[in-house]
Amino acid sequence: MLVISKGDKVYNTVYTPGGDKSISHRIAMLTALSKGTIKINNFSLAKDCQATLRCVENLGFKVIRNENTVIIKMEEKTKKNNVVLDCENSGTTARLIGVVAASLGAEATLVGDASLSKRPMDRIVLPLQDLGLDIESSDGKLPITIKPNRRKYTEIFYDMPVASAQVKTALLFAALLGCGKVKIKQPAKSRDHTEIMLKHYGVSLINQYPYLKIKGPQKPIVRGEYNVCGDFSSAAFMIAAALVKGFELTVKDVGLNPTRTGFLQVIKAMNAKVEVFDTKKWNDELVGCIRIKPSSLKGIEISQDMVANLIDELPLIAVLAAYADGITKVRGAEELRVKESDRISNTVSNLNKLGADIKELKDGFIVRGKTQLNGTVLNCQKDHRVIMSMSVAALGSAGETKIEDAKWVEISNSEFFSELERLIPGCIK
Ligand SMILES: O=C(O)C1=C[C@@H](OP(=O)(O)O)[C@@H](O)[C@H](O)C1
Ligand SMILES: C=C(OP(=O)(O)O)C(=O)O
Repeated sequence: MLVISKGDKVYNTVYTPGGDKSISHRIAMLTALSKGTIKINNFSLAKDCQATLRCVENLGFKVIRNENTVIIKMEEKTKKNNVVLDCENSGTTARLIGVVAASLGAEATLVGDASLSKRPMDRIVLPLQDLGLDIESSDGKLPITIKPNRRKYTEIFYDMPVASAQVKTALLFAALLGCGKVKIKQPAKSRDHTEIMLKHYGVSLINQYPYLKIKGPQKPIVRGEYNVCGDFSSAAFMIAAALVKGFELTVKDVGLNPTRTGFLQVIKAMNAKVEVFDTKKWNDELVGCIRIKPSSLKGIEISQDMVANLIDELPLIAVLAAYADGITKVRGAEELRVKESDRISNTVSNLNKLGADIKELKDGFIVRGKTQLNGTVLNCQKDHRVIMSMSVAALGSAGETKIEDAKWVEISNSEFFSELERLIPGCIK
């Protein structure tokens, strides 16, 4: 149990987030898929990414860790039979590692924790079967089994039913192994770290939104060093904390890939004073600094076309909406129901407990802002994003908020509470 309150009025003003989670997963898996060797700087310490590293290790790669520096190289012999890959709580690991196992000719079983075992896996299993991989799921969920005996690879055209970067990545990775063409139609733009990374390592693909075309087989040449930029999603929680508490914050060396920064567009539309500066590229990913100034927020409407670029920040938008003037409405976000928890009902019920005026919609929520929030005891169903969102809500609430399952923030940011306490001394007990 962790106790959060408003804290003192002395603020620190600079935050440098840890390595990006999505990029850390991808560079580790692409290295394994291409049987390359890499030194990764600023690899994410998130538990999800550590789960990916353990899976890569279980497939027979040597992984040398020194804090957030990681070296991955292929062993003489990769493991091939009865490999169990524990994806723990990580959807990204579960949806991508099967293709890595297949690329190594391994026979593998993918398992996960209670939350991951409830999440939909047919979204990757079905198109990967169409591409010729021998992959089966148990009723559309984990466990997933991969067998080395591939059917003949074929060409596919996949009209994606959901705007998922995980599904897109699994298909792009699988295409590299095959001899057919993969053409994907995306219903909305989702994060494009995979496309950027593949091009960075010499893979040719055609990206003409909504279409994405790639021809296999192709072998990315992964070698040298890779610098992972700061995690924008982790930064978003600190930005929201600064907006709730009304202090100036500078975020340094954070990923600014436009397919990730929908949250910035939304808070700007909510009236937040946002400045982006010192932009540069790291391994072809846009990186820079963000300055946030104290601002009076107002409510806005968020429609389906904006959802994919701020999917992990939507519970946090609900919190900011509770501190904004007027009404905020989010629609077209039913994907939130199949994350680590049902993030719509989890966010709505916890914010209601704090005294916010928020109603659940089938595909989102509606918030009437500026009600008085009062600290209470919360349980966030072990969902890191909801725990961090409620912690931000607690920073403006009267009294103390107790979060029973606070330790689950480790899934994406093990330093979340120590960094929050550093920025707002006295806010954590
Ligand atoms: O590809 C990725 O790294 C991710 C994609 C998103 O999931 P979906 O692909 O299911 O939308 C996101 O919610 C998740 O946190 C990370
Ligand atoms: C949904 C998330 O991750 P994943 O799908 O990888 O579990 C997240 O980090 O919010």
